Amino acid sequence: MKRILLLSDDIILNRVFISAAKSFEFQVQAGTDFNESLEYIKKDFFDCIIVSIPLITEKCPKKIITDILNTSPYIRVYFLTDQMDYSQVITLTKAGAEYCYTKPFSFEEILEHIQNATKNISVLQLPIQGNKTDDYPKYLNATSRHAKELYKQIDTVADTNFKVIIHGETGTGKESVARRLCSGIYKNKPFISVDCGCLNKELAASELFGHVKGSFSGAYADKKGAFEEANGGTIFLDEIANLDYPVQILLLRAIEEKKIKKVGSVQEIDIDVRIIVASNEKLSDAVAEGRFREDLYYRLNEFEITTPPLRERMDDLQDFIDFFIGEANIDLNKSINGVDKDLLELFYNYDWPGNIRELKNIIRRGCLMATKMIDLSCMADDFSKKLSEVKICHPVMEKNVEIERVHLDWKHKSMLSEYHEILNVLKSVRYNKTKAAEVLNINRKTLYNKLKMFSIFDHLTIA
Ligand SMILES: Nc1ncnc2c1ncn2[C@@H]1O[C@H](COP(=O)(O)OP(=O)(O)OP(=O)(O)O)[C@@H](O)[C@H]1O
Repeated sequence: MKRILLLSDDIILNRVFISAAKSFEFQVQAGTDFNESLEYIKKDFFDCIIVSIPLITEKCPKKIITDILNTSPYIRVYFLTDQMDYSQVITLTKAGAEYCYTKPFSFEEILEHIQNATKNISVLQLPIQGNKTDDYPKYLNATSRHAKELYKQIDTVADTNFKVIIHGETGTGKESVARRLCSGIYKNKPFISVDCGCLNKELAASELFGHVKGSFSGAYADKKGAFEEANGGTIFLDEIANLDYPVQILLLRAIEEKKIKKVGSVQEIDIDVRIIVASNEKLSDAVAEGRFREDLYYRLNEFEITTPPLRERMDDLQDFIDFFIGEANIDLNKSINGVDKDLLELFYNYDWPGNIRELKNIIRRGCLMATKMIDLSCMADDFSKKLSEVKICHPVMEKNVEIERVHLDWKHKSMLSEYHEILNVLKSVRYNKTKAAEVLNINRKTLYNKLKMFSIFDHLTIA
């Protein structure tokens, strides 16, 4: 059950909120004193904190966020307020607030919104110093537009026996996608992963289809191949373009006839295996260059999924960082809090050619070297050198925000959502306005009008 800390001195509001939260399966603790609430979040896990602004009039909301995040770096901070102008919203969002709800509130809508935002891995659940090892999820459910599109495709085909080609750069999570495809009817069935890039040319057929004793020198006993091992479940053929032509023919036959023969045997074995393949390069290119059989390609291509490179889904960067820190904290029995702002800025501007794998390795090493926060000194020399060449075009924090005050009430909440959406898309495309307009499916002029209306670029030094 997710946990919310509600910080408000309005007892009626607290009561109504707590009662509304029950039907959303949230556990709510209410606090009326700011300092006391900091103690709560220091000692206990909360998924998010909701701060009612009138409560703490003497404190500036930005300072509230800083105090909260310094105490519990991964908590999600929400605000309830009578009214707020865009400059405040921008300042608070940039300072780390998830969202600002303005009066009049609908608690149901707020709770639904928070439920959606926290249904994926909550950073607050990231274990520190080795607790909850078994509960820690294997994969992050990311939330960017690209990630959602990816999960939609996975869901479409997961519960079918369609053959799937997964295409994407190295380290973008192709194997993770293949494993996710094995939910539904394939859950609890065998999942056999074969890296065709590492298959010894001579032994590839034996690895895939097995062999009988004496079929070649070194075949001292009968051996089951990957297809037989995977029978009833899924075989995942990674880097399939590396398979030799003769083995491609055997694979084609296995797919067409649903039968295999072990090397050195004439006996046919029935197989019922769902096939998922992955490739760093477009298989159609390998076909065009004559390295991959066209007939095999068409047999395999019942559904195609592309895993996006990390640089195109920078919205997910922070969540991946938190996720990998949580993972490393368990493995290394440490309590690393996060990545410091200067390094984070470099991370946001780096291209990540090795994608999620590269990030994971960098964070893991960072956690090993760091005492509290990961900073530049925790990076290996070769990676620091790469970072030194990074051109900063995406500042992580804004400077001073001076924007015309606009009164916001509840009917403006859709504008707030729009503001957040535009900002997220801009981040994911590294502030390239042409790309942002494409992703948002609006023309450049409309985007410019919206940027102007929300004063988005006034506080960012973007080329
Ligand atoms: N959603 C995710 N959550 C957590 N870790 C992930 C996620 N996606 C990928 N990873 C991690 O990133 C690393 C690379 O993922 P994976 O091996 O699936 O990529 P790949 O595209 O198959 O790589 P390659 O092309 O080199 O075979 C793995 O350590 C994996 O655990």
